[in-house]
Amino acid sequence: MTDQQDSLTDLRRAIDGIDDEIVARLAVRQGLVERAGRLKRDATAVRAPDRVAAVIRRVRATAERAGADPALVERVYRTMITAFIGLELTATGLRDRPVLAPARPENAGELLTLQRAAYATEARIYGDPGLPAMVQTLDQLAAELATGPGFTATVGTRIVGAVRGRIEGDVLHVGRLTVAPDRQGQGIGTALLAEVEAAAPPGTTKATLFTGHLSVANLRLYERQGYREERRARLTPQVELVHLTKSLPPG
Ligand SMILES: C=C(O[C@@H]1C=C(C(=O)O)C=C[C@H]1O)C(=O)O
Repeated sequence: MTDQQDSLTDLRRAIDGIDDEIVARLAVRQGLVERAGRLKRDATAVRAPDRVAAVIRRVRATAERAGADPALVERVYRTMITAFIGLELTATGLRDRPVLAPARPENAGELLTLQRAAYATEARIYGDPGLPAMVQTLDQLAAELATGPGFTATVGTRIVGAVRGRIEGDVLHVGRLTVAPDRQGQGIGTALLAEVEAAAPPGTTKATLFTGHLSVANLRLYERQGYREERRARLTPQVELVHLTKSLPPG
């Protein structure tokens, strides 16, 4: 018993020594990861799944040569890299910064949910739960997605904003600019609008969009982005649509 305890003590002392070495090397690794983070612009770049896969392949091969269990080494590394990614996301402030990307057909369901949530505010303003965006079906939304440039703003795995565009001749029709209620007022709508405008093909001379006359936050955003009222049209006795346009730079 005493013998066993003594040898366990010795083994643990040896393990402690190795841990000191590992932690010292982790400190150096942390410095390098933080420097890598400063070179990145969004959360996707921080996560760099291709690089993670390459690191895992490399350390598995290294483990094989060193006589360590590759599966164990992979588990340790995946846990460690997840922790480093967390550190990098916090250090860079990129954790909550939305990532803009082209909308994909498989986003349709989540976009419909987002749209219903975002337009609920509008429905309340106008006292009308039957606004077109509130009663649109999944099929209609999916069809609309296929007709022009659309973008999503994503934080982690959650879509927090979206916009859809449709090109008709030299005009970009911007529609369904939506931001999740808890993420409104953070510049996401502005970023999405700029993204869809930039995606218009060369030769597109103007962008046009509309909103209800009581949607002052929307009107303010559009005016700040250079849109000017062109005309108004009555939609229902309660709602007047304000159509706004903006010239797009040639290119
Ligand atoms: C350090 C980087 O950032 C992240 C952290 C990694 C790591 O800890 O090895 C690998 C890829 C990224 O997920 C990198 O991109 O190289």
